[in-house]
Amino acid sequence: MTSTTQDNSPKRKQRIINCVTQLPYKIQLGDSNDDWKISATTGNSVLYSSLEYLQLDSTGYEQHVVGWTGEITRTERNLFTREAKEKTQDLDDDPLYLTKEQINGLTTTLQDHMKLDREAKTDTAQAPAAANNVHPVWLLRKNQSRWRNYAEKVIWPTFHYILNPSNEGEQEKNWWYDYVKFNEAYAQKIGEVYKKGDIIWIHDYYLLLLPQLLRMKFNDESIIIGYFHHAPWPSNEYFRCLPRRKQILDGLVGANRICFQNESFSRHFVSSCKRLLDATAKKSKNSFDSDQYQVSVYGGDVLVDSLPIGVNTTQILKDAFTKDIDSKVLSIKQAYQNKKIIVGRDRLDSVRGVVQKLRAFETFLAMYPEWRDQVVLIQVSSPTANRNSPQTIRLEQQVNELVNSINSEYGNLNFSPVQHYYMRIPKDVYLSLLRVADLCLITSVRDGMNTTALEYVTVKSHMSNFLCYGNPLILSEFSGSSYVLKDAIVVNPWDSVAVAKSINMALKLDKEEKTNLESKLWKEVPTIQDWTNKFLTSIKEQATSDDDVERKMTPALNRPVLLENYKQAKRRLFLFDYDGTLTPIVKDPAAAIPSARLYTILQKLCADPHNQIWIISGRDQKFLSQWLGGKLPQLGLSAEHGCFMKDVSCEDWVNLTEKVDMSWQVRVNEVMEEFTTRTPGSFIERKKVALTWHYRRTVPELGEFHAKELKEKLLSFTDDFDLEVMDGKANIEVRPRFVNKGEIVKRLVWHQHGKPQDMLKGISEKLPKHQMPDFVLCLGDDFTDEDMFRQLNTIESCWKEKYPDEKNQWGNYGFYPVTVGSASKKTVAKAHLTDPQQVLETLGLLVGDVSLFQSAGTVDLDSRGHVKNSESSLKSKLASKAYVMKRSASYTGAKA
Ligand SMILES: O=P(O)(O)OC[C@H]1O[C@H](O[C@H]2O[C@H](CO)[C@@H](O)[C@H](O)[C@H]2O)[C@H](O)[C@@H](O)[C@@H]1O
Ligand SMILES: [Mg+2]
Repeated sequence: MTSTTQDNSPKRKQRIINCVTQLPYKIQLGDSNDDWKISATTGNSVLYSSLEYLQLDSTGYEQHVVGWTGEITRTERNLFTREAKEKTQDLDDDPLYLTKEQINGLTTTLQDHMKLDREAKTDTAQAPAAANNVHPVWLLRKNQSRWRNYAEKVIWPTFHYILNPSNEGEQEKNWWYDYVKFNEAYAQKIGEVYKKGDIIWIHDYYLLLLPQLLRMKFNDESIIIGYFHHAPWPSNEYFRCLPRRKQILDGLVGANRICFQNESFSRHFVSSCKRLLDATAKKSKNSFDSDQYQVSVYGGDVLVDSLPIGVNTTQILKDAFTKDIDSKVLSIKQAYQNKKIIVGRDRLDSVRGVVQKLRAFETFLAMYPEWRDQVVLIQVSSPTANRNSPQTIRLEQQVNELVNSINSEYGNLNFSPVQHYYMRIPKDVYLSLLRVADLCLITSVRDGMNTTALEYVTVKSHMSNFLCYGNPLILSEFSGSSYVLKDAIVVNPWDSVAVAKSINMALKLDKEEKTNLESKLWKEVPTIQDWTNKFLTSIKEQATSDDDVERKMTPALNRPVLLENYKQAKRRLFLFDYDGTLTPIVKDPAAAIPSARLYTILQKLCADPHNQIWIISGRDQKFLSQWLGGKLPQLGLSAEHGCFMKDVSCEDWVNLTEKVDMSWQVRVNEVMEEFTTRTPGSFIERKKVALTWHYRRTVPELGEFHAKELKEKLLSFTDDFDLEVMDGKANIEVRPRFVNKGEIVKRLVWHQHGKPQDMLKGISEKLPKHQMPDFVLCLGDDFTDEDMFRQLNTIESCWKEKYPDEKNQWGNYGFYPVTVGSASKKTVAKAHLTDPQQVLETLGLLVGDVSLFQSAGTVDLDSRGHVKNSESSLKSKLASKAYVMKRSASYTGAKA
């Protein structure tokens, strides 16, 4: 029915929760923690300009920014006094204890800054910016840079093809735990901000686990999560070297859309998913005409594509052509009169190619003597955060040696051909250099997107007073920008001779040739506004189109809650499917035997007298007895989807189908044999009751096609025998309808916990609640396991009516029906785990074999990054109190 009333309510803006590694501000505390200074941070300027753009009302979005505060430092330290030096030594140990009031005060100041920035950028008077739209993530533990270690020392090098021998030693394990906590802290903060319908946009490799954590946190199937990867994504040969490769991919595939700077990075990512997660991918073109993949992983879909980031061209042109910069340009020109100026600006790390640039410049001067004394290379190298690492120190030495050698070989007393500045330069100086350059030289050996290239082309597009319009750009083919700036002079930075030749050619271009080049290049520069809009529009479209196909997302299992519930429960029941749940699916059913790790975990679970563990499988008795019951008699077993049962700590099997007519087996077997002959690679598994036709080893298309046909044929007569035909994992199974895994579950839950089963007796629903399990973890991967989940859901509804006052502290009865597969898999389970590996990690967590931080789960952290209520959190609270008292005492002392 359509409504005739007009909706006059103001249209609600689409809310975006933008998650960045660090807020665009730097916080410095003075001597007292109530005295702080907030300034803009350097770096990441392109992403920050996207945040600024989204602050504008005209975009139609309401943006909320979630980000870490970055390391909070103290302002007053003067490094030159002895006293100050001593103070600096324990800077790392400075605890920076902030009270709740101080944190609130700082948050308000940060929010005011964002508002002011927005107002400064808005020409016309517009509606006020969303109140409180900056949400800092506070992580104030000692050595604040700990949160960066895993991202910067393990992920970053691997993504840039620098292989550090990663040994998973103690130190690296701690980095990983911190990395997990960093992501957890974001999930927690987003939990405070998120409203249904919000789009969550996550940026870059510090937050690779966040998408999956959010799925775990929000029981909201409509949650929309987009991820943009700003750095390069390596080929699988490099990526697979990361010991945590699987956890990383698992974390990321929680997003609806994963986007990269270019097609080669998205292709690498898809290839990693295929090889490491056994994913499949369908390739097509997206609306911007670049490759797009529908990646099916753990039975669900993720969209993967690319969209190169841009720059704020309007702002750059506005900033670069001011009177102040005119005069700066003039003075640089005067300093290098009659000389061609080549400009380079890079961070000094091993991938920006400063060494390659200097070598190429040296070769250029050697090959073209006519240019000596006619060309200067102004190279600005900004220090990285890891300035004291041995690699950076070695690099600095190498660069200094090259600069000295070029200058002594080709310079003289009045002139040095290389002017190297190892420093951060202010924006106006940077823009002056771009303007003054006759040529810009970018020789990075790997980067995601080199924004200097985009900014240079932007500046050169303007008709300046200094006749630098259209001056050329030499760009490394390994830079992400070369995928966008297709008309730049593209070079291989490792080939010094070729780069030298290109420099010579570029410097000789006449005005017309330069103008020609620039007119093409300028059009190739993406703008930040366009990039932001395209990303958000396409993720919105994706969400709406998914709505049409009825998207239902199952949240990831909240493992910390499970652990807590497990610890408190006294009557625990475990209901495990076997294939695809406790062990990965493999080609040959006979090869899917339990791993040593699984045995250890099952042994530990069985050793606890509060636990009853059942394996409820489609496998036959022989297999289950040989590989499970024979080794661990404490296990309860159910074979052939509920046809047979063997009680806990008992040897005898009971046949629940004893009285059933089995004449159907001949007929089913005949049909299956016919299909086996027609389908090379297929075979029949004949169990006591059930028959299974396997087609995993056939040509996939043929196997699938014949499976469909076989199913139809079987269905045409199985009703007469009251049989069920089931579509399993690359198999078709037939068994009597009246037995199923759900029936077994019913029998096990409605039962006095720990007492032997009378298998042939019916169940009693009259048992008092306190005799039945208070914790039920039910895991399964397949269609047949849905019967177990459905049964648990039914019992739960029944208990709600029968025992409304006997819920646990989480407001339920401790039932965990969990499917093994992706979040988007169709299921009646309440949560999901991605695969058998995650199942073992989860069970390992319960028996104390796995630390909570080995893989991400939802953990409550305090504002310092300690697990809430943990020993370290309590210690830290006490220390904080002592610190505040000490400070106020010394402050009053100083005053007196
Ligand atoms: O209920 P389950 O414990 O999950 O058993 C279901 C069926 O699993 C086995 O087949 C499946 O796993 C094989 C080994 O990984 C794989 O090769 C096959 O393609 C899968 O269908 C088993 O062979 C069947 O008897 C079970 O019914
Ligand atoms: Mg299974």
